Amino acid sequence: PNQNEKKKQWALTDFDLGRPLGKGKFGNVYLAREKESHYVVALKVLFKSQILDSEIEHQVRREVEIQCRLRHPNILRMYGYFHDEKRIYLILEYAKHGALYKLLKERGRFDEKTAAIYVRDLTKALIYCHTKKVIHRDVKPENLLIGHNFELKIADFGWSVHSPSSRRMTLCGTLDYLSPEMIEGKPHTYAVDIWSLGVLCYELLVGLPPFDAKDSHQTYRKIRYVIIKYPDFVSEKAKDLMGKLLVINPEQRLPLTHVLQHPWIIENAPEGVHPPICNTEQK
Ligand SMILES: CC(=O)NC[C@@H]1CCN(c2c(Cl)cnc3[nH]c(-c4cn(C)nc4C)nc23)C1
Repeated sequence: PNQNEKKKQWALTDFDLGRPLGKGKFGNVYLAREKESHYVVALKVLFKSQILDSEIEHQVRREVEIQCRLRHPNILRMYGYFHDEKRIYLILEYAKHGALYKLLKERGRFDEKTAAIYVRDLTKALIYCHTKKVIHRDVKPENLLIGHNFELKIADFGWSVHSPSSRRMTLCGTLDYLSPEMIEGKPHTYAVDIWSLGVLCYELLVGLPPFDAKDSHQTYRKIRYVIIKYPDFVSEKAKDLMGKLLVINPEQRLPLTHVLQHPWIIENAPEGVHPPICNTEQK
């Protein structure tokens, strides 16, 4: 949609609704098509009752204001929003190949070139977020979607905040991606996204998160003391990069701009190389 779309007051009658794409705690995401342009979008429907009950209204408001402002090829666009008496509707970009975690589950793990391309693109998206003073805070495969050219798109800014923030959020979902300072409720900065980038890199290469454990106390302990085992198929250069991201002290983590210059990225994800159209396309 072009620039003046956002001034337009959208309504549900502007869309033909398609199949549900995913079901969330606060509502569902539907495939939808704008009637006039036939533009396909993802329509995220949130119930006001659920939002008011769980006092996450500020989180939803923040997700909207942040994601509407961000324009980057590796960040899922939010084109606008509207509401009726019961629901809030977020008009989001439709990512043709769905959530990265499904691709990862199907493949088990990615080869070094594919993993490095996703890490490179995620790094670029995070650099862009940080220049806009936004910390994502919830970088994990479930929140990463795959576009029609198999490019990565960060979605779900529900947890993002303006930096620096020490707001205590009820931590729901997996601990695997949380940084030591976030677990300890210490004030956290952009560096939490650098930590999660290291966790994601490991999970793309190995198929499991680095601090995976049978219970949350074990995960907590592994995160705090950075207890990681690298399978022997992980290359030295990949281990070197992860070793520079998964550092307890946030100030000592490799800055995102240096990630793009790291030998593992330079060798496996040179500029201009994009994810191979993987075989699911040819099926
Ligand atoms: C846990 C989970 O499914 N998270 C994904 C959210 C639900 C759908 N959302 C989508 C959003 Cl917000 C945007 N685009 C999507 N595309 C898909 C999708 C495409 N395929 C082939 N399968 C799916 C699924 N889903 C979305 C985000």
